[in-house]
Amino acid sequence: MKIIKWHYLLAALIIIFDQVTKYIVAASMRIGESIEVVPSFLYLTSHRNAGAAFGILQGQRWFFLIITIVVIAVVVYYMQQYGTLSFTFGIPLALVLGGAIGNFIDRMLFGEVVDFVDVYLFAYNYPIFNVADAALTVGVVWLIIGMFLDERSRKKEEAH
Ligand SMILES: CCC[C@@H]1OC(=O)[C@@H](C)C[C@H](C)CCCCC(=O)CCC[C@@H](CC)/C=C/C=C(\COC)CC[C@@H](O)[C@@H](O)C[C@H](O)CNC1=O
Repeated sequence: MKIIKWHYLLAALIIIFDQVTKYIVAASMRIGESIEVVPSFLYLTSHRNAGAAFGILQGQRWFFLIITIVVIAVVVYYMQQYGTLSFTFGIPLALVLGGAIGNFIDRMLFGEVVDFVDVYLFAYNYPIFNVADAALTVGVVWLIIGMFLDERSRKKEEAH
């Protein structure tokens, strides 16, 4: 199987894992209900967010759907371009693709996103998020670091 297919398989696995976890939380927990996993650090709290990160722009469903379609189109374009070149570069692209589609499905179906990962970083209660958010964030950070390191190694080559 060409490596590009592995990237789409990874994105599909993220979408499935995201949707299954959201379904279990939505089906078995009341909104606001919280289950302690690690005392004063990690809780599973059933939450809904009709906005984007940190609850910004509540209710802007169509705006988010359009932005997400643009995000998906850009990521698929780069996956087709670079995903075949370097397997490692294709992985964060697949993480972003899977995460974007995961939240897109929720917004299409319900106009809001199911969140449940409730983490307390020291005293700060970080916004409740989900598998799709985690994949998006890891993918975005990975791409930023990857491009930075790539740029630096290119400069080193030019220097010699
Ligand atoms: C992860 C991006 C947010 C995600 O974007 C998406 O869906 C994309 C595909 C579509 C958006 C409409 C467009 C991106 C807006 C960019 C943005 O927002 C700046 C983000 C920076 C980022 C650092 C890279 C912070 C991260 C924060 C959080 C995640 O920490 C792990 C907290 C998540 C909780 O507020 C949770 O309630 C959010 C809810 O689940 C809905 N999720 C979204 O809108």
